[in-house]
Amino acid sequence: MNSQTTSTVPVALTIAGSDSGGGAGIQADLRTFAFHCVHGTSAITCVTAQNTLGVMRVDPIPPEAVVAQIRAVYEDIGVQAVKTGMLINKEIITAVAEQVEALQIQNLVVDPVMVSRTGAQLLDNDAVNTLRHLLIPKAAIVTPNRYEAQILSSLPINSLDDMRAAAQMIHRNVRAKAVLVKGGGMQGNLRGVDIWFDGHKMETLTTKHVETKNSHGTGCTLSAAIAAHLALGSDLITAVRQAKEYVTSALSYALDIGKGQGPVGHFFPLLNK
Ligand SMILES: Nc1ncnc2c1ncn2[C@@H]1O[C@H](COP(=O)(O)OP(=O)(O)OP(=O)(O)O)[C@@H](O)[C@H]1O
Ligand SMILES: Cc1ncc(COP(=O)(O)O)c(N)n1
Repeated sequence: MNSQTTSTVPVALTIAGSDSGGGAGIQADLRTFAFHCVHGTSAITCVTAQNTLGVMRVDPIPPEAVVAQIRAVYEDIGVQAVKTGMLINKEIITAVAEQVEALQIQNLVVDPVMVSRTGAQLLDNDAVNTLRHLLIPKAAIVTPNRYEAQILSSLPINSLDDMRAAAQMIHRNVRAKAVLVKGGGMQGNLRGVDIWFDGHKMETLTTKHVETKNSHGTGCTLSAAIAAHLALGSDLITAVRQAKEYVTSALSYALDIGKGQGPVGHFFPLLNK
């Protein structure tokens, strides 16, 4: 068989934690990149022992090792878009922010991961301000869930209007260029509704609500899909819309594996055949 090589494939980088259960983190990100025909590269920030029931252990990677992974990818392969996920501590956030500056990373999607769906702390308490001051202002977009948006805006969120106020606050006070406040942690039908604000336009992005307990990894999948679409050339709001459609499909084909909250599924094209 003749081999076919391609030198023009878009490349995305995920800077995130490893999830041994394969539902979130690096594993979800690389699957999402692959689904979009984007070559996925990675810089692992920590190793979690994790499954559908919870997070049993977290081992951070030394910041120098995170930097070495980023530089190895950049200096040889080149990258069109980057996403960050679980960054765990202020030393790693500082090191990543320095690389964003040094490498002039533009298409940066920051998912400000703080707590897992199962309630485990994924970011040190003293690291929130580092994330707020050093990394979020450098991002093209930040994608907080309800809990993270409350922390970043210091506002309670119980309604759509609260989500809008938080998005405005995060834009103004945290100097995020664009904000997507995600509704997965809200009640009822609001779980499929996200708020977009870029300082000019406030938009309510709605997809159908999917009823499932298996939603582990939705946030990781969404931010990875935004990065994938940016790498493919979409503008930011289009990338967000496309990514949201992808997450809705992934939720519709979520995997009922393990004894707890299973992961969103990425096999829908195969299952549809
Ligand atoms: N039940 C649902 N039906 C439809 N869309 C949903 C549902 N739950 C979450 N979403 C969508 O999934 C995306 C991720 O939102 P969510 O608020 O769950 O993020 P997250 O808490 O960071 O996710 P996770 O921590 O599980 O990775 C958003 O676009 C949100 O609207
Ligand atoms: C390595 C890693 N990154 C991110 C999450 C958040 O995802 P979720 O809120 O679905 O648990 C996680 N649990 N583990």
